[in-house]
Amino acid sequence: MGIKRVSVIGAGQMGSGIAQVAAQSGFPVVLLDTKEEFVQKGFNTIAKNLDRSVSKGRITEEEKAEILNRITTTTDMEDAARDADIVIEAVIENMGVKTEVFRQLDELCPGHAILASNTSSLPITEIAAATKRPEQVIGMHFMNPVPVMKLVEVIRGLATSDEVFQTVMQLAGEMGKHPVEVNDFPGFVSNRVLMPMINEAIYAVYEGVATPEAIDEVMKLGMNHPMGPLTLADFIGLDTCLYIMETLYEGFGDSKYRPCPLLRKYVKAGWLGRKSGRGFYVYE
Ligand SMILES: CC(=O)CC(=O)SCCNC(=O)CCNC(=O)[C@H](O)C(C)(C)COP(=O)(O)OP(=O)(O)OC[C@H]1O[C@@H](n2cnc3c(N)ncnc32)[C@H](O)[C@@H]1OP(=O)(O)O
Ligand SMILES: NC(=O)C1=CN([C@@H]2O[C@H](COP(=O)(O)OP(=O)(O)OC[C@H]3O[C@@H](n4cnc5c(N)ncnc54)[C@H](OP(=O)(O)O)[C@@H]3O)[C@@H](O)[C@H]2O)C=CC1
Repeated sequence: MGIKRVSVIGAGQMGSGIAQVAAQSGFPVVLLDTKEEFVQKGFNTIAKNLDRSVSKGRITEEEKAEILNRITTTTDMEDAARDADIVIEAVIENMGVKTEVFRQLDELCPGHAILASNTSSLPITEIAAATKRPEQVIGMHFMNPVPVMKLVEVIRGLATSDEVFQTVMQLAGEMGKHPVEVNDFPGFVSNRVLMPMINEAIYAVYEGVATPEAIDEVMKLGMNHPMGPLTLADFIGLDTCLYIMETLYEGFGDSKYRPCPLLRKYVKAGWLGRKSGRGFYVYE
């Protein structure tokens, strides 16, 4: 089955990035969030990214307008569901919220539509069980920032059909990404490896081993990471980092994945990183 129309649920940093890349790849896109102001914020981020591409001479003003014209914004789930061949969900990393979105999509989407989740750690099989079409549910895990990063982890749930898997692998390629198949285990591969490193860096702050600046410098200059782990944690969102650590901790039942108490404290304080203006660093 070929994909012609894409819908994206959640217009935060990931949803807006996914919508941008899909529209740049020629797909008509419907982008949904719960409130008009959130969906506008996502749309404005896309417009700003495209402005940068125009100023760098990568696309023309006309091409920018065409890409933006392919994106329809809405707060009504029926608009997002009605004509979709695939819906890519990118709401917060919370099983209850995600399963409710999937339950609604299952009711409203055409029978052939694929329901994909951009979850960074939650079991696809459990998300799929909230629907009556588990064979058409799959994980499509993009990396942040979506317009830049090449990887998409593609995760089959227990019931995902081969046809749906092949369609999503092909779609990732059409969106200019490099898909890699991984199995449905907590955190998949990316966050099973990345997030314990970030959590450990937070422990190093918590235990006074070094300042956030020093820890980031060690990992940037010593290991050639493009961003230090605390800058990266702020960039990902500390709430998302905590949700992922909790999923690893609960999913494996292994104390080595316990979230650092300092991470919990920051999230409780509303210090969510770049998106809230403060995390390990302060942003304008
Ligand atoms: C949590 C999960 O579930 C999984 C995840 O996503 S984990 C996070 C994975 N991502 C990472 O690890 C990112 C690590 N950081 C990096 O790779 C780099 O710092 C970076 C690509 C983000 C920025 O690179 P940089 O060289 O420091 O900055 P800069 O020169 O300004 O940007 C490089 C390019 O990225 C673009 N870019 C940077 N940030 C961007 C953003 N937020 N949105 C869109 N484009 C962006 C820039 O426009 C620039 O584009 P061109 O090459 O076309 O000019
Ligand atoms: N941040 C990252 O680096 C990465 C994140 N991910 C995953 O992507 C998903 C989204 O993360 P991210 O974009 O960073 O998070 P954000 O907080 O930036 O965005 C989430 C968006 O979803 C909206 N939302 C919440 N509930 C609903 C709902 N029921 N229906 C529609 N929209 C809703 C939120 O609106 P409101 O403000 O109203 O809550 C918000 O705009 C998560 O599953 C995360 O794990 C995957 C890869 C990388």
